[in-house]
Amino acid sequence: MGDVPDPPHALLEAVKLTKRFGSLVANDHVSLAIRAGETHALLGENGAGKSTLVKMMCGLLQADSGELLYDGAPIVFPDPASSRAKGVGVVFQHFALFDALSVVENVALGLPGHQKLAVLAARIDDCVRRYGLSVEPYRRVGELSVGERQRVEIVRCLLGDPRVLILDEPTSVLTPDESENLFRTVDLLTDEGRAVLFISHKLDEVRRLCHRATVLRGGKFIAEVDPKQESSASLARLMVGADVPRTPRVAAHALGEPRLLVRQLSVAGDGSRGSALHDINIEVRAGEIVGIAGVAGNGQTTLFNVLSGETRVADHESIVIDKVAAGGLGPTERRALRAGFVPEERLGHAAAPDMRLSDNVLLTTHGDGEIVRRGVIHRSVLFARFQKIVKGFDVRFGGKDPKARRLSGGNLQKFVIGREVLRDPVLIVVDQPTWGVDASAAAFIRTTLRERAAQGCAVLVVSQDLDELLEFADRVGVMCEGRLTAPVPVAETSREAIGLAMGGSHGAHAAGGEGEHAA
Ligand SMILES: Nc1ncnc2c1ncn2[C@@H]1O[C@H](COP(=O)(O)OP(=O)(O)OP(=O)(O)O)[C@@H](O)[C@H]1O
Repeated sequence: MGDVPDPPHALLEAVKLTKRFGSLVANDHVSLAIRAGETHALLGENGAGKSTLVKMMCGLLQADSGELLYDGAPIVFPDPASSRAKGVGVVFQHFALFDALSVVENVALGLPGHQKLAVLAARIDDCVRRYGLSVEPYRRVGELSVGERQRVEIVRCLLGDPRVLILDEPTSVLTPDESENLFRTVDLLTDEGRAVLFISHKLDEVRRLCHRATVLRGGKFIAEVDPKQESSASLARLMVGADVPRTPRVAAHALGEPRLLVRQLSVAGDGSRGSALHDINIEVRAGEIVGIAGVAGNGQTTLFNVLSGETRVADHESIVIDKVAAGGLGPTERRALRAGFVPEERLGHAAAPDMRLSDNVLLTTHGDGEIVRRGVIHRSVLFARFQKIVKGFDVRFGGKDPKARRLSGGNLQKFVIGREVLRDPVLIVVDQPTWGVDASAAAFIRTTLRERAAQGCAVLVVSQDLDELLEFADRVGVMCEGRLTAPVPVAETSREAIGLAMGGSHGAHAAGGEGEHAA
């Protein structure tokens, strides 16, 4: 036995933690040890209890029973500040940054005492260089993409010199290149003897990056395994308790009329999160899924806002929804044309955090003439629709009708997609459809969108996940610096060609619009 090395010592350990929300047991005697110099994955389906465990480990939630050990000794974190002071840093899925402030001002707000901004900016530059992150201290956070915001959160954490860093689904918003950079940063951190807890639904990257993995299912500890000794399928089986379905192919079908036409659309950047758009041309026909790939921050958010009507355009004719010029219409008027929109940020944009789920149904359905008639909300119809979404899209939560913020990230995503799909739209525009959802839910969402297309809906999907687009889109275009390459059939392109176009090389994907492509 002498030649078996002792495992590195645990910096932070959860011992039989239990947390109940009403009758729901979100964590049931869950144990997990995060060890020095290791990257430890936390795996589980949506709603398995991962975030709840993390929140207890950093003092955001208090356990009903069980204990935390820090360096082997019992410890209580009454709040996140106390865990931070001990060197436990967390980067959550939902960022806590102020759009109107610069990066350095945001970082200053999170640090104790008063820091001179110039000194802090120099510290940020140091940290960025040391860990290979790219963050500019004086940029306004409102102008940053989701990937860039995440790096700001990571830098903010690292400035606190954490011994334990918890990353909650860090790569779901990153491009392959950005993920690679993050993995390098994580390796540097563990080489320094720090411990990283890594929550992810992407099993391939878990197998590459992580030394151990703890699997939760239904709030219970299922196993601790060495992910390098497992396959993605065996990990998924541990998480789900059964084999995970793949997105089935839907039989080929004829395409119908264009449901969305975007013609020579140019928009000036709005100075906040939006970059400018230059001469965008898109056609999505009934029965078709068109994907838009691209590194976040290249105009996708502006494009989504312009398509959904949150930003109107002067040229009414530049956006046509189901044969109606819609450029000057607002979101409700566009929804009246039976268009559905799912923005990237589910909490705060797609759903109001402090409203009950059933009331969140109203946000996008009030103009449909079914739930609200002559200014009166028909609660029974509303509740029936709410239950149909919950049942049809397997949205899991505790209680009868909780506030949106009580849902796990993936379950809220399923809810938001279900809300739009069940409006029976002729056009759906979805930004990051499977962000944060587990493998089976992702397969379900893609299959649902495919089925809608087969039934005559036009689907436009903006996604940073190339594999996703190659798996289920019919054609793919690439956004780079506010320009969109002409979407080409997926069979005629490759991961490499799309990757090059994402980086601004238009060799494989001819720059220009649908007009040129069609001609
Ligand atoms: N504050 C709360 N009140 C009531 N129920 C809650 C609360 N927080 C979480 N839950 C419920 O606890 C369960 C576990 O949620 P948790 O967020 O820990 O899951 P998760 O594994 O992180 O999921 P995901 O992968 O979707 O983020 C879910 O059913 C969720 O609805």
